[in-house]
This record gives sequence, structure tokens and C-alpha cells, in this order.
Amino acid sequence: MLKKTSHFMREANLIGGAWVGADSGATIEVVNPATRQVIGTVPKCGRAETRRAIEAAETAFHSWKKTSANERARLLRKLHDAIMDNQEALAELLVMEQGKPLAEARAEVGMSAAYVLWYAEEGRRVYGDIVPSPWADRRILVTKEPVGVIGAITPWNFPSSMLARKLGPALAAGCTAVAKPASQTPYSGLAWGVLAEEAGFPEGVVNIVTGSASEIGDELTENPLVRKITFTGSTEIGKLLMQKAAGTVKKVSMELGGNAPFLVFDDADLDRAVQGAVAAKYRNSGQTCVCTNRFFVQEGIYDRFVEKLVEAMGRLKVGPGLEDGTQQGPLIDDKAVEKVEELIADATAKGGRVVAGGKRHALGGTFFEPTVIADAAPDMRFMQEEIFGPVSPIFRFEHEEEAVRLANDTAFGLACYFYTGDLGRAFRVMEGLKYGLVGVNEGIITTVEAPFGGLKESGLGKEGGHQGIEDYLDTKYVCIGGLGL
Ligand SMILES: NC(=O)c1ccc[n+]([C@@H]2O[C@H](COP(=O)([O-])OP(=O)(O)OC[C@H]3O[C@@H](n4cnc5c(N)ncnc54)[C@H](O)[C@@H]3O)[C@@H](O)[C@H]2O)c1
Ligand SMILES: O=C[C@H](O)CS(=O)(=O)O
Repeated sequence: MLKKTSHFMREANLIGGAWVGADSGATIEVVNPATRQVIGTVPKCGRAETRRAIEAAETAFHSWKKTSANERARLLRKLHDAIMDNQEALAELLVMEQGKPLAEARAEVGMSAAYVLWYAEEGRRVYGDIVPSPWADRRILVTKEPVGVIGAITPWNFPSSMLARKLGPALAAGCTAVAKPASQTPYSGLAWGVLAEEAGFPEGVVNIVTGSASEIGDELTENPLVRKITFTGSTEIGKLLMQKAAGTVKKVSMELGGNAPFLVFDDADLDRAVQGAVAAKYRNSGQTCVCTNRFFVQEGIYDRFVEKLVEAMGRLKVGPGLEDGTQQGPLIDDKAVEKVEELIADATAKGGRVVAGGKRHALGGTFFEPTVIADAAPDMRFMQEEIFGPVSPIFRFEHEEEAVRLANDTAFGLACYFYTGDLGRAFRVMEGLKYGLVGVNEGIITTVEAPFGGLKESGLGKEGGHQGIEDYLDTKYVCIGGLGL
């Protein structure tokens, strides 16, 4: 491991400005999914340590909220610069614990820095209102104030940028934070503690705890000092956290699971659609919340699309993320591989045809062959379950209305994509699809300038865009009398 990477690889938690272990001394091993080797350990903290982190964040909040938006922006710009100055080391650390190709890890770290820079500026535009008063002798103000201590819980698939989408707006708004990264990928989260320290954020503003997810989660959701929970992860856990946060009426932001449809109409640019399909499906080996889960291809071009996708996909290089040219890394763990195998077995039992891949890769471990399944049918589990792996089930359809109905036939509503050359169809389909994010003739659409977030059981709230800071603010109405007007 390069020396600079080890600088960020902290085997301790950041609580109130101190790097500490678990009270019990217990630790969790962190495994490199490509080599299955233990790369290190992190503290196995629980409620007591989390409570101390919350109290440190509450203490820090009382001074942090009084800093000017300009001062917070200055520190956030320094944080942005620290991330970019260390992009390679942070990317290598991310690959070691998550497995994605180095090029994707670099992009994720770059996206993390971009969120920080975006909110450095958005924090300076948190405007209030002066409302024309209905009373001649009173004045009405509406102000925005930081909600206070926030609890942030993030997933393993984007261990850096998912935290950036929370810490960026939270710190810009004047909030303080207690963050819990996923146990599979803790180092990219803990690195935010190192970066925040080096950027000059006051002690207690950023706290990072690792360990028992349920214990840390229970303290974050039940402690009344925490005024907001922001979660990115599965819908199942999101529902649990919402229920627990209700006990103290906390604000919640939920970035949850997806089941993205990808529609290709007869009038689409087929080569563009295939290029978009590979990008929207195979990023992070299919382990993203916005990855295509179901392809719907119109009858007239179905066979050509399948043929071209198989050909394009066959060119993907599978290997360890740090190896030059790797485009498909390993899946996160054995459980992920078993889930993918179950879904393929279900599909083939229901008439699906494996036309590419379909089994564990010759590299062994959790590497899996990029897979395409033709003749997918609506009774297959893909329709309702997130694959979270490199598998493309391809359904066929005849009419536009049928495609939109099938695309919407899921509890999820995060991302969707469709390819057409017809402008009228583009508006009909865009307006008919019940999803928070829509890619029209594009397969990769996430950007800091745009609000990211799902509908239905894919979540609540938005991250990115000008909308993303609103969830970290309380609106206060002030009526001022006695002015002798
Ligand atoms: N919508 C989005 O922006 C987005 C982004 C990335 C991932 N995701 C979703 O996340 C899922 C994959 O990530 P994952 O496997 O880490 O999800 P997960 O829900 O299993 O875990 C997410 C986080 O929650 C923690 N957690 C687990 N059980 C908990 C509990 N009882 N109390 C408190 N915290 C708990 C985990 O330790 C982790 O930090 C997929 O469903 C994917 O679609 C959504
Ligand atoms: O996995 C979900 C991420 O939000 C994907 S993206 O990098 O934001 O597109």
C-alpha cells in the first residue's frame, strides 16, 4: 500500500476531535473483496461511544452554527482542495475496501469533492424572506436556521460520495454530524475525519463512528439531541430507521433502493442505446442504486439490441480494481454472488435464455461474468427485486403504453432511462414514468447540480442541486411589533 493511502487508513473513530477505539477494545475486520485478504480493522463501537459523539456534536453545534456562511464556505473549499490533492490515495483506499475499478474510484472521489464545492457556495445562498405585513405596526421575517446535530448512515457501494452528499450540505448549513459508514467500507468514511481535521473544521463538527450498525443506529435515531437522520441504503433498513426516528419526530432523508427500467424504442439510435446500456448497467459491476435492473426493448429491434449488447459487454475487462484497464471488479461479498445466482436460476426456470455469462468468473472469489438474459418475463424476480450485480434481463414489448406500464410496475421509483428519436414520444414517456431521475438518450446522469432522489419506496428528499441543502434547515417565522411605526 502506498504511504499516502495509509495516511488516510485510520483504524480508529473520530469522536469530539479525538481518535479512539471502542470502549471494549473490540474490532471489525475489513476485507479486500478482490483478494479476500484482511486489510485492517476498525473499532466495533456501540451506543455509548455514539452517545459521546452526539454530545460532542451538540457542543460543537452551538459555536459552529454562529460561524458565517462565508467562513463555512472557506473551510469547505479547503476540504475540497484536500480531497483533490489526495484523490489518488483516497481512490486506492476506496478500491482496496470496495473493489471497484480504479478509474471509477477516482471518479467517485472527484464527485465527492464536487459535492463539497457545490455546497460551499449553496450555503451562502440560504435566503430568507421579508413578507409584506398585514399589520401597519408589525414586520414579518422568515429565516432559515441549521437543524442541529445530524446522524448520517451510508452504504458500501459509494462509501465516499454518499457521505459527501450528506456532509456537504449539512456543514454548509451550519449543522454538525455523526456519521456511520458501512462496515464493509469504513476507511473511506473515516478518511473524511482526517480530511476535515486537516481542512481546519473545529473539533466535534465531524464525528465518524464504526461498529454495530443496529446499536449505532438505535442511538442516532432515539437520542433527542439528533434532529435529523439522513440515510442511504436499502429500502428495508430505511423503513426501520424511519420508524425509529419517529419516536423523537426527527427530520429524515432517505436515499433507498432502485429497480431502474431502460426502455429502447424502435426509433432509437441503437448504437447510442447500447453504449448507454453498458454504462447504466455495468458501473460498479452493477452495484449502484441507479443501475438498470430491467431492459425493455421494442419488438422491431429486440434481436439486434441483444446481439449488440452481448458484443459490447463481451469487451468488458474483469479483474482486480487496481489492475490496469479493469472495467468490472468483484462483487462486494459472497452473499451478493449468491443473490445474483438465485435471480439467474429463477429467470432460467421461467423461460429466460442466458445469452452471455451466467456464472462465477474464472478469477474465482466474488468475480462474476457480465451476464445477459434474453426472453425475460414479468413473473421473474427481477421485476420487484434489485439485482445489484452484472446481470441484464431483457424484456420485449410492442406498444409504448405497455412499456411505460411495465416500467412503472414496481414499488421503486429512483432512476429510469429511455432511448427514442421521437420528441413527442420523449415527452409522453418522460411524463408517464414514475421515477425521480429520468435519463433520455443518456445512461449516466448523476451530477451535483441536479437533485438526486427517488419516489415511492426509493426514498424521501433530494441530495444535490439547490434542493439538497433544504433538508438541513428549519424555517422560522418572526413577527416583530412594538416598533412605534
Ligand atoms: N438511493 C441512493 O442514493 C442509494 C445510493 C447507494 C445505495 N443505495 C441502496 O443501498 C443498498 C446497498 O447498500 P447496503 O447493502 O450498504 O445497504 P444496507 O441498507 O444494508 O446498509 C446501509 C447502511 O445501513 C447500515 N445499517 C444496516 N442495518 C442497520 C440498522 N439496523 N440500523 C442502522 N443502520 C443499519 C449499514 O451498516 C450501512 O452503513 C441498495 O439497496 C442500494 O440501492 C441507494
Ligand atoms: O448507488 C447509488 C449512487 O447514488 C450512484 S451515483 O453515483 O449517485 O449515480
